[in-house]
Amino acid sequence: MNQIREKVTWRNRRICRDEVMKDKVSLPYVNATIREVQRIAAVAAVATPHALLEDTYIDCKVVPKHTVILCHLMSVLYDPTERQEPEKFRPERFLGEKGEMIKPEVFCPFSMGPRTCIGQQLASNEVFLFFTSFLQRFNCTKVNKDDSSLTNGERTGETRQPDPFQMCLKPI
Ligand code: HEM
Repeated sequence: MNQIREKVTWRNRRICRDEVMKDKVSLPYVNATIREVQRIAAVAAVATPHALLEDTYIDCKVVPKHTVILCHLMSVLYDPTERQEPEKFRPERFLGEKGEMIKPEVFCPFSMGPRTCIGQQLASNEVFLFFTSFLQRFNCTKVNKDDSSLTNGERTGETRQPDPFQMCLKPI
């Protein structure tokens, strides 16, 4: 197997990768699962600080020029007025009646507007490639049924990351 892998040229690798990206449109449940992970475990809880260039009205109230604005992305992603039971992991919320992908208006793990994440497309493609390659190669289970390390908690800084946890990965 390793010998076959070594024979794959860089050019062939690129072709394989293009083929895999083509599959993205025909894997709605996988895409919905990735979106739900990005929603429920958003990497950035808060967007980069931005300052107002001029006095701005929000809900009829004036917000003065130079005010620093911090958009709390998690509060949007967990907004109960936008989606039911936001604390539950439910990929189906990103699927339509026929199982097709739907993009809700309010979905902002990469923030929104003119200063939205410039790496969004790259990150989305890389996450898709990693996740699908991973699922094709490993069966992934808890180390034991009662293991609570998966729900330990998180460390929040500039970005969020989970506390260390254990998983059992068996090559397929
Ligand atoms: C899952 C991965 C990623 C997430 C969740 C993410 C999220 C974000 C968020 C929330 C912002 C703040 C936008 C705002 O202030 O309104 C941002 C900005 C930015 N991101 Fe990402 N990002 C990711 C990956 C990447 C990658 C791979 C790159 C580069 C290759 C990148 C480059 C940038 C840059 C340059 C900005 C600043 C944009 C600006 O101020 O105009 N990001 N990102």
